Amino acid sequence: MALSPSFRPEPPPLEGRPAAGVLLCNLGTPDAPTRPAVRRYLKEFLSDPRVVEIPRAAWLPLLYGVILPLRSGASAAKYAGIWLPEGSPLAVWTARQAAALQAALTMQGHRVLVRHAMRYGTPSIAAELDALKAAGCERIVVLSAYPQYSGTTTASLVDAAAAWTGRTRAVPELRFAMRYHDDPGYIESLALGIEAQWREHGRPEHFVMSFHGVPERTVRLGDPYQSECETTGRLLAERLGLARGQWTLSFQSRFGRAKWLEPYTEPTVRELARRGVKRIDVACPGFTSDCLETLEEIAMEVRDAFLREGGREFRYLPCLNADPDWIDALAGIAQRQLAGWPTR
Ligand SMILES: C=CC1=C(C)c2cc3[nH]c(cc4nc(cc5[nH]c(cc1n2)c(C)c5CCC(=O)O)C(CCC(=O)O)=C4C)c(C)c3C=C
Ligand SMILES: [Fe+2]
Ligand SMILES: [Fe+2]
Repeated sequence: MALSPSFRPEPPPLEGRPAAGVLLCNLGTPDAPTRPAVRRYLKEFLSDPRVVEIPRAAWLPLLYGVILPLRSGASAAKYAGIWLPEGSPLAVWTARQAAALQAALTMQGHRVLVRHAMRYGTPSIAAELDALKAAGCERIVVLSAYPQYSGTTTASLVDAAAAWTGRTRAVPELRFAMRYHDDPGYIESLALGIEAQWREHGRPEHFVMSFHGVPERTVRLGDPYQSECETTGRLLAERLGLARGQWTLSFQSRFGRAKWLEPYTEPTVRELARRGVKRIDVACPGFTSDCLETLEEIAMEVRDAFLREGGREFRYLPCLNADPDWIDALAGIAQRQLAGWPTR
């Protein structure tokens, strides 16, 4: 995996007090690809009532008695297969995005301090809000790493920030950048990355866009997530000039026995192979950083499923990561929230 984005000049270091802070917030990931580290991570993640909407009395015995004992070791083995020398891909990319965003906003003349945080694990949202405040930020933009809003992810970031304000005396002015599923810069940076791959390797017979799933019930109860994924998918397909029969949108990473959003990614690619499609490309536009769900589930498990069913060529197209076009788009998304604040 190429870790270095193309060269950009270093901005001058921020002098004096920052006029505002930007906190790029992602999901979180274990600190190590080991059973105890994954258990700690899963325990925090799966104890969040935003993530698992089952009454606590029924869920917690299942979590502690079955899920954590069984899943921690199995997931640790999967993490071990994608771990980078610098750490978990999600952590590495999120840190690089924050550093690149700092450079982009500074080059554009904003006196802002950019840091990153994780909803679960480290660095925590509370610790990073404390750090921004300690650096003198009286205004902070909390920037979600999820382009599509879901109560299970985005709202949980807001909860974590609200828990911090609940124990903070002098609360800074806060703004949230929390939905940008149709942002033109986001769609364009996705399209440019995919077109670069197609210039090098040719176009596939069929293009699959796989988004992380959520329980169907979540959407029935009013979560706009599915509709936002569908809008992203349609805008990206249009931008790529794909006709309706040339692409499919699907949902991955189902957890537990309940019905999640359909179609599921793995059966979708198996069905494509059974129908005689020999080459597919799969991208995961809802994940802004590569992580376990893209590098292991899609690029390994789903790939194997397609090839086993008779497919010949499977190409996983990497996430936006620290791509310079994406960093520019992210800077635009942050700037919309900074607007009106004296940051220059
Ligand atoms: C239990 C229910 C889960 C819901 C609901 C859910 C929603 C959701 N998740 C992401 C993004 C990511 N999820 C990742 C890993 C992951 N997700 C779940 C479960 C739910 N996710 C689990 C148990 C795990 C851990 C891995 C495993 O044991 O399978 C990741 C990758 C993290 C990493 O360390 O690399 C991401 C990113 C979204 C966007 C979303 C709803 C929209
Ligand atoms: Fe997830
Ligand atoms: Fe998964």
